[in-house]
Amino acid sequence: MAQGTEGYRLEKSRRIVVMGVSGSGKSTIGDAIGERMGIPYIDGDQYHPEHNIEKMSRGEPLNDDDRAGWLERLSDLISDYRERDETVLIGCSSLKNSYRDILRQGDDGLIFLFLDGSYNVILGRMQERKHFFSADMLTTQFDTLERPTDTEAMRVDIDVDFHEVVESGVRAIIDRDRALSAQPS
Ligand SMILES: Nc1ncnc2c1ncn2[C@@H]1O[C@H](COP(=O)(O)OP(=O)(O)OP(=O)(O)O)[C@@H](O)[C@H]1O
Ligand SMILES: O=C(O)[C@H](O)[C@@H](O)[C@H](O)[C@H](O)CO
Repeated sequence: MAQGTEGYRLEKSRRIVVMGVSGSGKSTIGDAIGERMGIPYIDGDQYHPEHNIEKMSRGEPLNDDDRAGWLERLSDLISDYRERDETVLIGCSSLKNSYRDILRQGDDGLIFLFLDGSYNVILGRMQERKHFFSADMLTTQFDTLERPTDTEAMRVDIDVDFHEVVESGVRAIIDRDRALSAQPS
C-alpha cells in the first residue's frame, strides 16, 4: 500500500482510463485526481460524434454501433499519448469487455480505474445534476456494464464522500504504477 500520496511522481508515463456508468463520477473525480497528481484529464464525451450526443439527449441509449467509432477515436488518442510518452487520464464509460479491448489497442498497458457504486446512490446524484444524459437511462447503463475483474481494473468504491473517492483513486493509481514497474519488462 502506498504511504504518502502528496507529490508522488509516476515511475513511467501511463495512460489511465477512468471508467464506470454514467453518473459514477468520471468527470468530477477524474478531474480532481488529475489536479492532485498533475496529470491532464480529458473527458471522453468530447469525442462523441454530434449524433451520439443528440441521441442520448433524446433519451435513447447508445448501442454497439453508435459506440464503435467513438471508441476508435479514443483508442487513437490513447495511442498518441503513448507515442509521445506522456501520461493522461481519460474518462470513458468502457462498459463492455469488447470496448475495453478497443481502448487497449492504443496501449496494451492501459490502466483502468473502475468507479464502482450502487444504482441508488448514483441515481440520487444524477437527479441532482443538469446533464444531457437523463437519470431515466441509468438502468440501461447497469444492464450493459460487464464488470471488469480486479486484475483488469483498479476498483474504487464511490458510495462515499467525494474526497475519500479521490484519495482512493490516487492510491489505486500509485499502487498499480508501482506494481507495473516491479514487473520484469
Ligand atoms: N463521491 C461523491 N459524492 C457526492 N457527489 C458526487 C460524488 N462523485 C460524483 N458526485 C456528483 O455526482 C454527479 C455525477 O458525476 P459526474 O458528472 O462526474 O459523472 P460522470 O461519470 O462523468 O457522468 P457522465 O458519464 O454522465 O458524464 C455530479 O453532480 C458530481 O458532482
Ligand atoms: O457508453 C455510453 O453509454 C456513453 O459513453 C455514456 O456513458 C455517455 O457518454 C455518458 O455517460 C454521458 O455523459
